Amino acid sequence: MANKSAEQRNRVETALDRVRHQIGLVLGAAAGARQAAEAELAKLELERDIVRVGMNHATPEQQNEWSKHPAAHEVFGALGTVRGTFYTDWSQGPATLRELVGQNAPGPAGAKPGEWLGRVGHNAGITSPGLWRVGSATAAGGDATRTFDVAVPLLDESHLAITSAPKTRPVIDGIVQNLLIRVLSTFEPGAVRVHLWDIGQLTAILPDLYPLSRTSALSLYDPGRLEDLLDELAGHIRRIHATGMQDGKTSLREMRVHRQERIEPFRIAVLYGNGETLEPERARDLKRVASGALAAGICLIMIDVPTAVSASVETLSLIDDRHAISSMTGTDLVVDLDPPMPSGQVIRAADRIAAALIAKQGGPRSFDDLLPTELGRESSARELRAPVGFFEGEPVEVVIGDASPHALIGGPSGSGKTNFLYALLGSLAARYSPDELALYLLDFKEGVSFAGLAPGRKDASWLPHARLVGVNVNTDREFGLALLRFLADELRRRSAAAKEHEVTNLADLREADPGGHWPRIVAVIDEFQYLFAGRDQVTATATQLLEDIARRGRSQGIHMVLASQDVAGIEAFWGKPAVFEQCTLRIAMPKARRVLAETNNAAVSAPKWHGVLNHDSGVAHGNQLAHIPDASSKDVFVRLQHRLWDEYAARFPRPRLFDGAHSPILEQFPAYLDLKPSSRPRALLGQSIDVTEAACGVDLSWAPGRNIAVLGSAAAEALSIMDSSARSLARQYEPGQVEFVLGCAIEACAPAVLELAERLRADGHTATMVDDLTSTLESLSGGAKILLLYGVDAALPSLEVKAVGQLKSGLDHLRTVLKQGPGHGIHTIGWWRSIARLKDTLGFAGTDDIGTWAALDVQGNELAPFAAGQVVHWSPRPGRALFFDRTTHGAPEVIIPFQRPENAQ
Ligand SMILES: Nc1ncnc2c1ncn2[C@@H]1O[C@H](COP(=O)(O)OP(=O)(O)OP(=O)(O)O)[C@@H](O)[C@H]1O
Repeated sequence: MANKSAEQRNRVETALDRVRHQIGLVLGAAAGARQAAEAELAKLELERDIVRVGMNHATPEQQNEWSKHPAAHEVFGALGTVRGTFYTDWSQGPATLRELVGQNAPGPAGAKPGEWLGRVGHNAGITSPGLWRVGSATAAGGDATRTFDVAVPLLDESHLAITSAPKTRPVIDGIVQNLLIRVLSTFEPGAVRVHLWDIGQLTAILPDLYPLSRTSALSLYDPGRLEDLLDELAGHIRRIHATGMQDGKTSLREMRVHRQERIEPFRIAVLYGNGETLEPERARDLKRVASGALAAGICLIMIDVPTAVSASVETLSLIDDRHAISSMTGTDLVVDLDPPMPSGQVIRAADRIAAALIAKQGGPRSFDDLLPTELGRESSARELRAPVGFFEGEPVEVVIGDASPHALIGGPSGSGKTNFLYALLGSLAARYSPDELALYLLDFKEGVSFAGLAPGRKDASWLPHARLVGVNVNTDREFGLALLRFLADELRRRSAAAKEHEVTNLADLREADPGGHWPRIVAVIDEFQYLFAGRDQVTATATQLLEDIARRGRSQGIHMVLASQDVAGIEAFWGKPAVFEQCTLRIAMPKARRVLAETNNAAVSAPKWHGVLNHDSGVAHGNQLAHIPDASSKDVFVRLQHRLWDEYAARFPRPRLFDGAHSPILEQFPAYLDLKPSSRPRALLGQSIDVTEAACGVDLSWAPGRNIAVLGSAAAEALSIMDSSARSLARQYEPGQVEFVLGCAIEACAPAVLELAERLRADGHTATMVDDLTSTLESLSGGAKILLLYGVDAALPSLEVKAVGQLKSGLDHLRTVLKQGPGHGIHTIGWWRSIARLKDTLGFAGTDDIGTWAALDVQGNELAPFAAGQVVHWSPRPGRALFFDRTTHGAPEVIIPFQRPENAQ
C-alpha cells in the first residue's frame, strides 16, 4: 500500500517536473524574443534620429552619442549604403532640372536679364513658354553643382499665389516685376496686357513698368473697386468662351493653335491684398474669374489674397527677404529668390516695349480704315456686323442680329452721337449692298443731320441704302409714328411670308424664298424721345408700336437704333421696359448717363471721341471701349457715298426725303403730276405725313356730304388748301366738263382768288367770280360744279338778308346747296374762319353736310361735333392742318398744306 502511494507520488512529481521544464523553456524563448525586439527598436530609433538630424548635420556630441549605440555600426553602415545609392541617382537631378527649365523657359522666360532685358520680344503669342524663372534652389550637399533653376508656370497654365513674410513687400514687388518683364519681353508688343490692382494704393504699384501705362499693355485699377477689374476680366472670359464655342474649342490655347493666330492677348492680373479675406461678394467673383481665367489666357498673380480657388495655382511663400518655399519644389527645398532686376534697366525696357507698341498700332485710325477693300460683299442673312471704331489699333465691331437686335445710343450734346451714327452707317453700307440692308433714318433734332444722305441741291448723290430720310421732324411727331406704323406693317408682311414658308426667322425665310427681297431693315431714330413728348395719342400709339417692333423685329430682321441725349431719352422708357430691355446693344458716348447698367461707370471715364460699346445690355463685363474715327467732317462720309452711289444708284431708287421745315410744292408733287381726267376726281388738300410721299385727297363723288370745310383764320394755309383743291380737281376734268364758281368775301384774299381763277381759265376751264352770292346760289343747276367760297363767315350777314318778296335767304340757298348739291355734282369747298360761324351756317341741320374738313388754328375740342363726337387732340401749328374725312378716317390726321407759289423760296 505504502509502495503503491510512493510510486504514485513519484509519477506526479515527474509530471510536474516536466511541466516546470516546459514552462521554463517557454519563458526563456519569450525573454529572448523581447530582447531581440528591443534591440531592433533601438536600432530603428537610432536610424530615425540619424535621418531626422542628418548625418552631416549632427554635432560631435551627437555623433559620439550615436556611436555608443550597440547597433551604431550596423545602422551607420545601412544608412551609408542607402545614401550612397540615392546620391548616385540624384547627382543627375539638378542637371536634369536645369535642362527642363532651360527648355520650358527659353529666352527672357528663364535666361539672365543681361541676355534680353531692353529688347522687344518677337513671340507672336500663339504658343508660350511653360515656365518662368523666379530663383534657384540647391539640393542637399550645398555645392554649386546641386543648384538648379526654380520656375513657375503662368499664362494659360496656372495662377500664382504669393504669401509675404514681415517686411517683404519690396522683395515681392521684385519677384512680380521680374516675372512681368520676363513675360512682356518674351512676346511681341500688344500680345500681353497687365492689370494691376492693389488694395492699399492706386499709384505706386510697380512704378518701373509705368512707361507701359500710356498703352493698353498696362492698366491700373482703383483700390476700392476690385469689382471693375473682375468685371472686365469676366467680360473677356465670356467673350473668349463664346468665340471658342463657335470654333468648338474649350480654351484660348486650343483656338490659337487651331487658327494659328493669337486672337486675344494674354492677360495677367496682379492683385495685391493685405492678408485679410475679401468681402464675400468679391471673393465669390474672384473665385469665378479664377476658375474660368486660364482657359481664356488670363492668369492671376495674387499676393496675400487669401482665397480658395478651384483652379491650378502654384504658391510661393516667403520665409524672409531672400528665401521662399514653393509648391514647385516642395517644402524640403528653400528657393533662393532672384534679386529684382535693376530699376533703370526695367524702366528702359518698359519704355521700349511701349514705344514699339505705339509704333505698331499706328496713329489714330480714320473713317476709311473702317471700310472694307471691296464694297457690298457681306450677307445679312444671319446678322449685320461692322467695325465702328478701334481699340489700341484693333477694330471694334457692332453686331446687330438675333442676340442684339436693337441699339440704344446715348450721350450729351456734342459727345459724338451723330458722328457715331455716320461711322456705323458708313461701315454697314460699305459692307452690305442695298439688297442686304435698307435704312430708314429719322432725326427729330432741329437741324439736318441726315439730309446729306438724300439728294440735295448741292449734291445730287444719295446713300443708295437709304429708303427714307426724315429731317426737321421735331414738330412732326406724327412722322415718327408713320415710320413706326410702316415698320409694324412690314413686320406683319414678313411674319406672313415666314408663316407661308413655314420658317421662323429671316435667315430661313431668305433661304426658303431666294427670289424675295428681304433686306435687313435698320431704322435709326435720333432724339427718339420726341416721340413720347406729350401725354397724347401719339405717345400712346408710339409706345405700343415701338414695343411691338422691339419684341418681334428681332426674328424678322427689323432693327431699331434709338439715339438720345442722355437722361431725357431714357426717361421716356420709364414704364416701358419692353423696349429698353430689347435694346441689348448699348452705346454710351463719353459722360452718357443711364445708357449702361446702373453700376457701370465706363462712360464716365471714356475719353473724347470714344464710345463704350456693350452688347450685353450695359452690364460692365460687356464693355468695349472704342475710338470712333471722324465720320462727319466735311467730305469724309460724302466720299464713300459717291462710291456707293456710283455702284448702286442705277439699280436702287432715290430715298424719300421728308423735311419738316419745307412744305411741298404742288407743281412738283408726284401725286399732283400724276393726276389725269377721271370719273372720280379727288381734291388734294396737302401732303400726308407718311413714309411714302402721298397726298391727302378728298374723293368728290356725287354723294351727300361731299363738301370740304376749311376752318380757322390762318390765311396762308387756308388759301393753300383752297388753291390745291381747285387746281388738282381742274386736272381731272376735261375743259368744259366742270365749272368753277369762286366767291370771296375777304378783301385781302381777293388777289389770290383772282389769280386762281386765271389759272383755272388758263387750264381751259370756266371759272366765274361772283359778287352776288345769293342769286348765284339760287340759280345753281345740276352738273359738275365746284363752289369755292372764301370767308363764308364774312358773307353770312349778306346771305342772311332776305330780299323783299323772297321766301328764302341766301343762307337758305347755301344750306340747300350744301345738302343737296353733292348728290347732283355740285361740291362746295368753303373757308370759314371760325367754327361758330360754320355752325351758324349749318343751323339746325347738323354737321352731316360737311363730310370732310381741314382745321387750322382752331382748338381740338371745338372739332368734336364734326368728327363723329370723338375727342380731337390738336395743337394748332403753322404750316400744318388737321384733316378729317368722315368716310375714310377713324381719327383725324395731320397734313402739310402745299406751298403757294408766292410763298415759295
Ligand atoms: N470721333 C470724332 N472725331 C472728331 N470729331 C468728332 C468726332 N465725333 C464728333 N466730332 C465732332 O464733334 C462735333 C459734335 O459731334 P456730334 O454732332 O456727333 O455730337 P452729338 O452728340 O450728335 O451732338 P448733338 O446731340 O448736339 O447733335 C461735330 O462737329 C463733329 O464733327
